[in-house]
Amino acid sequence: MTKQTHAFQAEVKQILHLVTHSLYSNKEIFLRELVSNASDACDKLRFEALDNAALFEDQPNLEVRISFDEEAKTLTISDNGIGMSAEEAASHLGTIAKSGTKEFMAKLEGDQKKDAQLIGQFGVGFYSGFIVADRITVETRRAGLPADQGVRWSSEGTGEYELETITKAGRGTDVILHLREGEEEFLKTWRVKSTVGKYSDHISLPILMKKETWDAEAAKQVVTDEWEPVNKASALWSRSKSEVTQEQYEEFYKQISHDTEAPLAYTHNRVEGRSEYTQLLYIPAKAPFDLWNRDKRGGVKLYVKRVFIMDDAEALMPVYLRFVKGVIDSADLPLNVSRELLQESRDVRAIREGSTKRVLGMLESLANSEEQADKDKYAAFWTDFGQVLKEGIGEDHQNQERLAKLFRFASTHADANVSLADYVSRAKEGQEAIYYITADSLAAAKHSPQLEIFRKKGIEVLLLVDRVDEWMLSHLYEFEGKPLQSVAKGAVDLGKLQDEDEKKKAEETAESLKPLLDKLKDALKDRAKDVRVTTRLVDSPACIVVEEGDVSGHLARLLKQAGQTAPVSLPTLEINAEHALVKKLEASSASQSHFDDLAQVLFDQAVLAEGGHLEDPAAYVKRVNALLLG
Ligand SMILES: Nc1ncnc2c1ncn2[C@@H]1O[C@H](COP(=O)(O)OP(=O)(O)OP(=O)(O)O)[C@@H](O)[C@H]1O
Repeated sequence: MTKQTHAFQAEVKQILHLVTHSLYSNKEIFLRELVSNASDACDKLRFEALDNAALFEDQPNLEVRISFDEEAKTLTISDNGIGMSAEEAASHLGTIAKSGTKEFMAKLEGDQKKDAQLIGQFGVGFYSGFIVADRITVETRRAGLPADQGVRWSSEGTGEYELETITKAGRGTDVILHLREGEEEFLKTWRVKSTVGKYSDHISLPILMKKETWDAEAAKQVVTDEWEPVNKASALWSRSKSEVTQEQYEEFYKQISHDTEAPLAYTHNRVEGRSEYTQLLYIPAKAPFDLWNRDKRGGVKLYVKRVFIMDDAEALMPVYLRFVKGVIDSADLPLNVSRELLQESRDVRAIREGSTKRVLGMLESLANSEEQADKDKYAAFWTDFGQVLKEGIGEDHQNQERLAKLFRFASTHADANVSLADYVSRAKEGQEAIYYITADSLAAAKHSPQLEIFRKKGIEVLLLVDRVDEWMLSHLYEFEGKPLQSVAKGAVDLGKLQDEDEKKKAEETAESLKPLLDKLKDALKDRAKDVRVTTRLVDSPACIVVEEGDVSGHLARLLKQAGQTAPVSLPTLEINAEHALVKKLEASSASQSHFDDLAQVLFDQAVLAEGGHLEDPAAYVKRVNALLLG
């Protein structure tokens, strides 16, 4: 192939622009990205060579070499890994084939700091070379292809790249950075060495650089022809805990997660017994932009005896812990394990269970810590990841109880951070249930008329306003022996909390109001299953409740939004016998049609107060106007 010029995919151009402009303040990360690509390429070769040892050619030792040429102002990162064919070079370096690209582009805001964080998460890898280079030349040959099928890819990182066929004796890839004016610091051994030490020490392959010695005659350091390793070359997770500093753990996290921030917590263990494996698991400090995508694969890499097997091995973590990043290195799995096989393996099941317990343990130690800093960390975690953790209640029966203890809610006593244990510990004497209300927003929940009696009696009610809450409630029925009970379902039964006098009075009122209730039932027969007197209201004239076991108004709305039809069941209208409006209604000698209007307005208002939508808002407005004028 003679030299051909190609245009970058539109997204690449945009990303290139962003990378070079927004990541400059942390420019040395390009070295981490390129060394990581080189190491990945070697991992891939090792993996493919399991079935085809000939791919090693005459070079079985996998390594990364970094060199520079002061005259030419180039810095070169070479590996003898898998390499790329011409098609691969064009598709891997000229397009962004990842599925998240669209989402990613949609998230960009033009705010450099935020965008830089996003880019980090997304992992632009290779393109980060353009932060310091005004041209990158990649010379590569796919392992297994003959020497004359090498490829040279070259670009200035603007709109185009060039491709041509070359002869390349060794397999693998050389990434040659033509440094920009002012970036000469990367032509110094100490600078490159210290950056590699900082970011890439854990890489399990040797990273080699030419040795420097002191030339007394010239009175300066000179580069020799001898190569020496500049990293420890032992996989970080395989070292013992005492050998790894917190900084190294954090760097490793940043490397595998593309996060720019340190993790919230991590756990590193060697598990022995029936199944033998090492786990190094991290909880990020911030949610990634695609946290909500349940199809997104997990963030845990699988190694078998330090040989990289696959990224994002979802079978190693339950879906609700998809935000966990890290490495699991198994001593038992076969090297040629496939994703399908993983799903069925008993060893993997044991690893998943063990790792889940570790992650929950990490969260518990933050949540239950006496230290304020840990508590704050947990609160921050909950804000970002709480909704995802709630998915676990239905997914992971084994850990239901542990999960429920980790949940935090808003309540009528505090706007956030109320655990079920807190709730139970301050429950009123004689209180047999954990009361909650679901609503579309905190404001709607707080102002719901259904809460009035609970407020009056000082009984705490959990305010559940996350979309997953209704779903969570279909799996979480009780906590420490106390059932969870909706305040908007069924007749209010405060059990021992309600005194006998109140009960008696309510029954008497119901009796005396019977004619009114019958009239209301008749007027609302198409809309309400029943009309009854309630003790749950204090300030409001009426409210809507559904029967125990029926779909709540809130859930019906969620289902509708999701395009599903909720089973229709008419709600019950409850009225407050003490309220002036109800009294007026009772005393009114209005005509039948006027009474019907009043009844409809009462019902509509109860629907609105509950956060519901009126089926015929115009009719409501018309009736209210008529009443205002009347
Ligand atoms: N040294 C290399 N040898 C072989 N292939 C490479 C090399 N560097 C990059 N590639 C190929 O180019 C692709 C794009 O690289 P890039 O660094 O942009 O993203 P990535 O490595 O896939 O993603 P991430 O940086 O998020 O891990 C890689 O997936 C790989 O296929």
